[in-house]
Amino acid sequence: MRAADLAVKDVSWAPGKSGQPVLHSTSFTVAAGGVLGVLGPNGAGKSTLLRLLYRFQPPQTGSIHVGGHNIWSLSARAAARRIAAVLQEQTPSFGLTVLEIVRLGRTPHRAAFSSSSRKDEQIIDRVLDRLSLRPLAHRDVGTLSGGERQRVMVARALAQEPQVLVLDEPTNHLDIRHQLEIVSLIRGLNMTIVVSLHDLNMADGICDEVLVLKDGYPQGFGPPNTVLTDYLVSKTFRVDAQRERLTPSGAAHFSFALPN
Ligand SMILES: Nc1ncnc2c1ncn2[C@@H]1O[C@H](COP(=O)(O)OP(=O)(O)OP(=O)(O)O)[C@@H](O)[C@H]1O
Repeated sequence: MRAADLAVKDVSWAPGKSGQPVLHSTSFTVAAGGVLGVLGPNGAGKSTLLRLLYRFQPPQTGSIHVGGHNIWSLSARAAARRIAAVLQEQTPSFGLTVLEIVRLGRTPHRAAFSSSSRKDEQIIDRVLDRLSLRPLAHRDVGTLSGGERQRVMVARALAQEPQVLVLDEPTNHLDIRHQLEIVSLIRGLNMTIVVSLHDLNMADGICDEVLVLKDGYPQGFGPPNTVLTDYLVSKTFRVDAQRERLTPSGAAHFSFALPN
């Protein structure tokens, strides 16, 4: 499936009917194939927003459309063909091999009780190669390192061939080389991506747009070089932040200090 646009309008969420909202009314759009970074301090509401996007829980207010379809008007199976997620600290099913976990990504595309088709196996092969997982294909996931497991969960989501891919801190656990590989993968996918990140330099490098949250309230939305000002970053993260441009790459580099 090709990438689709994502339209999020006035979504909010609170635990329980009478609970205080942990995400207040938030709206944004991501063009098909665009990369949106969701940024903010611990407890800002990033994972809460992402849970709404991958249809884990419905918003208390507002709506989410993928390619013009309200995600709650689709069946769970149809939604899973459009949206995949890679979550923080996701526990894969121990006892299954890497190949079996990645194969699970094809489930929403198969008729009930049917086995893998030739096309499914070709897609799985490509994904294993792309994530350098071929040598681990027959290992029990329970025996993998944290970083290897993280790559398996990315592979399973890619095998799902979604239009929108939601990633919650995907570079956790990864060494520098594998972080760079995931970043380059994210940039090269023909999918609409929503990714929560703690590394502002990485966000500046890979995101077309960023959404900054604090205490459940949106603080800014737009291209990183206009949103991530020293003032906004300092206020949001309660630090003294300063952004420089590295030469010759022009990449952003933030430095931080505790305020006096
Ligand atoms: N089911 C829930 N019940 C009660 N509070 C919740 C629930 N889910 C989230 N919260 C609260 O909502 C706030 C936002 O949590 P969330 O996990 O979305 O933050 P986050 O920005 O992803 O944080 P982090 O960077 O630490 O992962 C937190 O205070 C959290 O305790």
